[in-house]
Amino acid sequence: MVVASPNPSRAEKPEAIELPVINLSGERTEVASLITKACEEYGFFKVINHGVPEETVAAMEEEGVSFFTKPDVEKQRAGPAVPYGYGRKNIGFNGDIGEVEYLLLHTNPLSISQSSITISGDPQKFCSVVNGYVRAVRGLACDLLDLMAGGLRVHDQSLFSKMIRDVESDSLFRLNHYPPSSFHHCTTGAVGFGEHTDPQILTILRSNDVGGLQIRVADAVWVPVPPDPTAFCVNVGDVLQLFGSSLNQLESHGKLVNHVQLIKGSNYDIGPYQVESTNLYFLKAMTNGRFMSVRHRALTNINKPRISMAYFGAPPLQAMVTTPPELVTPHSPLLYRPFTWGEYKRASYSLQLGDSRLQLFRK
Ligand SMILES: C=C1C[C@]23C[C@@]1(O)CC[C@H]2[C@@]12CC[C@H](O)[C@@](C)(C(=O)O1)[C@H]2[C@@H]3C(=O)O
Ligand SMILES: O=C(O)CCC(=O)C(=O)O
Ligand SMILES: [Fe+2]
Repeated sequence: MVVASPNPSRAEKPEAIELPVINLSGERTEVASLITKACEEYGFFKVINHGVPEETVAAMEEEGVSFFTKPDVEKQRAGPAVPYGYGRKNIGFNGDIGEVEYLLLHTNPLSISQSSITISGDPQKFCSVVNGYVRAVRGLACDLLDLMAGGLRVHDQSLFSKMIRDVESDSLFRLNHYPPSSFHHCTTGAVGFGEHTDPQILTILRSNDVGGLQIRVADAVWVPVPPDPTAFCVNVGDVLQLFGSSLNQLESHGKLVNHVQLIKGSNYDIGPYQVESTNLYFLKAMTNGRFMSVRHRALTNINKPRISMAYFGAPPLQAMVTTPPELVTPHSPLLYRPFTWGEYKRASYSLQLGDSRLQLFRK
């Protein structure tokens, strides 16, 4: 049994999870089925041989480091984040706080160009690096979405990717910087970015070689995802969960906890709390749910600064979001009323980071 604690310094210390690693240079049908499986079973996976040049990633990371090492007054010129721009500690508008500073940008090229003026001493360079990075990761996201549609046997295989290819796509780009810090002088980091799911379709995440990302595999069971300098981490967003949802599947969501296999190990001390007989939590694929938007969070590292870069692929604001008709059957009736991405985004911003949002749209 695991006694939960909201305090990360006292939380359980399960071993790191081995996310599925998908080699994108493999045979296409096989890759599609592996990705579909990973989305069903984990909601998170890693991709290698992804085609995004390392120089593109390195240039983006360099711009990030150079921005975050600027004096406070200069960084503040790019803020406050309402919601775009430079933010520090405050996340969203409803009181969420974390040990993080960030730049949140809309990926519209005009918006990037305007934001660059307050962010960088060389706005043209910053703008071109961000555009280059966004173009590359959007290409990757589109490819993955086409493979997923194929794996789900959706007739129009570009149904999902069309939304983020659209010039009016509401996709975002976020640079997070987690300064080193511990929680009340304990040996683990503090919460940098609190528990949440990503509201969009798909997130393409990359970090420097400092760990901190964790995914929730059961109530209050957090599993670290080790950093990987060769891979991108991909996670399913709420909208993609909805695309693949059906009644049967939804009922099994949240039951994931029943299917977490606890592999027995030695006891260890977590302060006044005790974890009995578990030191490795292994998430196994047993929700019938199709694609899962998994809760995740990021902790700070006690010694080293962590930088992460997230591309959130989203539909245009006015786009209708609904399950493709071929996934709706008498056995899997439509669960959510159709809504626009704009409505969903508004609902997200009216809530806190950790709140569930999809249920507001149940039929
Ligand atoms: C507290 C909030 C911050 C957030 C908007 C929200 O009201 C709830 C969702 C949050 C989130 C999480 C994923 C992304 O980082 C983000 C940009 C998004 O689209 O939804 C953030 C929002 C934010 O930081 O503005
Ligand atoms: O920093 C990370 O690894 C996660 C960040 C994240 O989840 C987000 O920005 O939505
Ligand atoms: Fe996230």
